[in-house]
Amino acid sequence: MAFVFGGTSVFLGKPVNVDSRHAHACSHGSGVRLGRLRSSSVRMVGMEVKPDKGSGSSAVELSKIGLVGLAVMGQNLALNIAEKGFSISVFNRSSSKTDDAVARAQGELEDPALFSGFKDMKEFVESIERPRSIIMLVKAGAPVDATIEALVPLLEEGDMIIDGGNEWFENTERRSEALSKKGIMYMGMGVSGGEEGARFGPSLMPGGPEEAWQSVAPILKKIAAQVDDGPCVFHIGPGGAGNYVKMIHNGIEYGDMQLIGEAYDVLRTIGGLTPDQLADVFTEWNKGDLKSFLIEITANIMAIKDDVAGDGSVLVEKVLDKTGAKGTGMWTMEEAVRRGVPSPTIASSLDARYLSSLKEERVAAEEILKGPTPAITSEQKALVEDVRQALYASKVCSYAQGMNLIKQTGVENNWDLNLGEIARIWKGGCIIRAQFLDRIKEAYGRNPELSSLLIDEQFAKELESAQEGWRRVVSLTVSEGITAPAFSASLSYYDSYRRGRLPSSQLVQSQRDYFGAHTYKRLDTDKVYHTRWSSDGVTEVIGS
Ligand SMILES: NC(=O)C1=CN([C@@H]2O[C@H](COP(=O)(O)OP(=O)(O)OC[C@H]3O[C@@H](n4cnc5c(N)ncnc54)[C@H](OP(=O)(O)O)[C@@H]3O)[C@@H](O)[C@H]2O)C=CC1
Ligand SMILES: O=C(CO)[C@H](O)[C@H](O)COP(=O)(O)O
Repeated sequence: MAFVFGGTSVFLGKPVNVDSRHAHACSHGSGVRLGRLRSSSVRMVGMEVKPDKGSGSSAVELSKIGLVGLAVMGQNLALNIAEKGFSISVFNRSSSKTDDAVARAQGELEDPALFSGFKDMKEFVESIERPRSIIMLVKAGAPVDATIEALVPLLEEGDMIIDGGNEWFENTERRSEALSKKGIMYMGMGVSGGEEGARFGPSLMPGGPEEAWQSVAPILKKIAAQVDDGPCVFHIGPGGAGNYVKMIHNGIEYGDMQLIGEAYDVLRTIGGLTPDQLADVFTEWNKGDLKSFLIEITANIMAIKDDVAGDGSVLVEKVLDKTGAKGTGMWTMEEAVRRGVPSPTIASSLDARYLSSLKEERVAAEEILKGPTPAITSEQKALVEDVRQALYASKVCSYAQGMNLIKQTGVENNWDLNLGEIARIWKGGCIIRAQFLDRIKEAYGRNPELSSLLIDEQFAKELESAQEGWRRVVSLTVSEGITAPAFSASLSYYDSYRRGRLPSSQLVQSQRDYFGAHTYKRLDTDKVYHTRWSSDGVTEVIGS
């Protein structure tokens, strides 16, 4: 059963053949609706389509692309695609979401005929131009496997599936390998920007075969957010590279959110700023180096009143202090641990979410564990500037960690990643979009092999000038007993990285050799040693 949306566009069963992927690509590029034959009959939303006996013409119009999964992301991305002039067929496991999507298309699109909803997967698949490109936006994991399982028997060689969800990159690689044996191409494409980004222009991080990218690039470039230096999309790399970069984007997102949360806590608890003052501070910060989507929405959040209690207080003060997490932050840390890439800002942001979830324990512990009661400062203005510096410097550390993790994995997996270009496509559309990303792009432009953003000449200067305020904020939070784990983890990261010699590491390596004969090297030679620390203290050369 096919349901179509308004106007003159109908789907009447058998698809018109558009045989080569080349033709497909060209049609994407021009936005011309190749293979769509117009019916003369007008159809109503949700009306069952029957063969058009009267017109005499083969009234078949095929969609440029298909999309499965019409929850928040899928529905909005599908509308975005149609709005950019590409005809789209959509399908969802539960048909009510298809109805919702079709209704929205009717209300929101200038040409609703470009949007066709289906309640039967076979008809959905048959409504798409060959070779078919189908985007999936369903829950990651088993639902993706289930969707692929349902789609594959209906697909043909040369067709392509693009998973737009937040998927574990190795799942994408596994699926890609399995599907390539059937001649079906598979891409894992990170999509960021939430509901609004999907609808009006997300940042897109597609990974997979070059040929697959080429065939959908014209559509993706049109639907992505547009910034001063182009659309927020490029081919990230092969295999699961797109999912990987999206996962790190989310790890960085965790860091940004936690750092802003800590700035809020310090300014509120030690600075004594009112919500109105906080809104002004975040608004002001959004005009400078910190200009970003997350700072902007924070300023807005400060201004929203609690309309449930209706007592004039701000809503954020009433929100339960438990932060959820869907998994990408955890995956980022699993990867950081697996690859041995220090990422303490992101780790502390994840820990902060886990600690927040221990609400009942924290409330009980508050009665038992004593510490300082924070005093409100009389130096409010100076504190605001110090916190701004702490936030900026910590943010640089957080991005350095995320970019290093991407770099390391790219090298280990031979992905040949372009870090500057990755920073560029995060400038618009996504949750971490920020002016600051231009600086990261420039840093990698100056040196694509940069071992850390921290030592880029521009960032090094900025960190130097921010560090006094940064240190004051961390000291203050320690002495006042309020928590700023991401500020302080970032500062330790900075201080460890800038110390050519770490005495604690000298001792820990000595301890390892003491109890486990794990050997050590010396500062003054390149040989490998073991010392009988517990007996006669005699040292042997083990190797070189
Ligand atoms: N929400 C956001 O802001 C963002 C989400 N993402 C990612 O995009 C993807 C989609 O996210 P979102 O739109 O929030 O939707 P959800 O992650 O909530 O997923 C809902 C969709 O998955 C389908 N689904 C669930 N289980 C199954 C199953 N077993 N078989 C087939 N389909 C199933 C649902 O179908 P049904 O309606 O029938 O239940 C529905 O279409 C996810 O991977 C998410 O992580 C990425 C960026 C931002
Ligand atoms: O991908 C996203 C934004 O980029 C999603 O909103 C994701 O759900 C955010 O992660 P979490 O739910 O763990 O905070």
